This record gives sequence, structure tokens and C-alpha cells, in this order.
Amino acid sequence: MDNHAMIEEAKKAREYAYVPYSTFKVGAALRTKNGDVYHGCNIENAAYPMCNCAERTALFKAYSEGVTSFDLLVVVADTDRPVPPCGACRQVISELCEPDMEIWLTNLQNDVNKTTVKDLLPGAFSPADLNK
Ligand SMILES: O=c1ccn([C@H]2C[C@H](O)[C@@H](CO)O2)c(=O)[nH]1
Ligand SMILES: [Zn+2]
Repeated sequence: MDNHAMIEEAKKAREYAYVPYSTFKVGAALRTKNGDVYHGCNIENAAYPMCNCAERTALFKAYSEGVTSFDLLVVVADTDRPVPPCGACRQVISELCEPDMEIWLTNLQNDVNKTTVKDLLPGAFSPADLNK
């Protein structure tokens, strides 16, 4: 599936968002190196800190099925600028995706900010920091 079709996949995933508190729907589409696509949406909870973002939903779905190698993540929300992932997601993405992997941040108008894992979180805390 090409990168622009992936935007449509992220938009479809966004429709499943469970967002009774924020009403802010986010969708993600994560393409594996085999070409499979994992979808994610944000899922909120009455205990607000338990909310899970769309990006992490997609990544955790793939990882939980033993799928760990990706080549594109697309994220979409109804924002003026292409939606910027939160800090928690940047940290998780930086550990679970390769530094040069492409990330396309988009909105419903199809504005696209093409970035990479390493540019989303420069200087990320990493597993290597645990091994002094
Ligand atoms: O990149 C983002 C930014 C926010 N959210 C979610 C978290 C929460 O459910 C709602 C409002 O912050 O949007 C995401 O899923 N991804
Ligand atoms: Zn997030």
C-alpha cells in the first residue's frame, strides 16, 4: 500500500476512536516491512490518565502479535496543523521503531509533515542508558 493510501487507512482507524471525554479522535496506520497494516485509534477512560493514544494502540497491537519491524507510521487528527504526537508516544515510538523510519503526521485536509523517528525525539532516553 502506498503512503497516500496509508493516510486513508489512518482516517478509517480514526473513526473507531473511543473519546467520550475529549471528543478528539485520532487515527494511526502502521505499515510493516512485509506491507501489512496495523490500525490504531485513541481509547479513553473515565480514569483520565489511562487514555491510550492512537499511535501506541497501533504499535502495541503489532508488538503483541510478534510483529516488530515497520517502515511507516501515519497519524491523523482534525487539527489545523498536522497532528503532533504527545511526548509519551514519542518515547514509545523511539524505542520500538528504527531511528530512520518515516512518520507522516497529517490532518483531515491532508496537510502532511513528513518526519522521522529520530527527529520526533532527539536525545531520547534509550535502553542503552540502562547499562552503565
Ligand atoms: O498524537 C496524539 C495526540 C493526542 N491523542 C489523544 C489522546 C487523547 O485521547 C486525546 C486528547 O489528547 O487525543 C492521540 O491519540 N494522539
Ligand atoms: Zn500520544
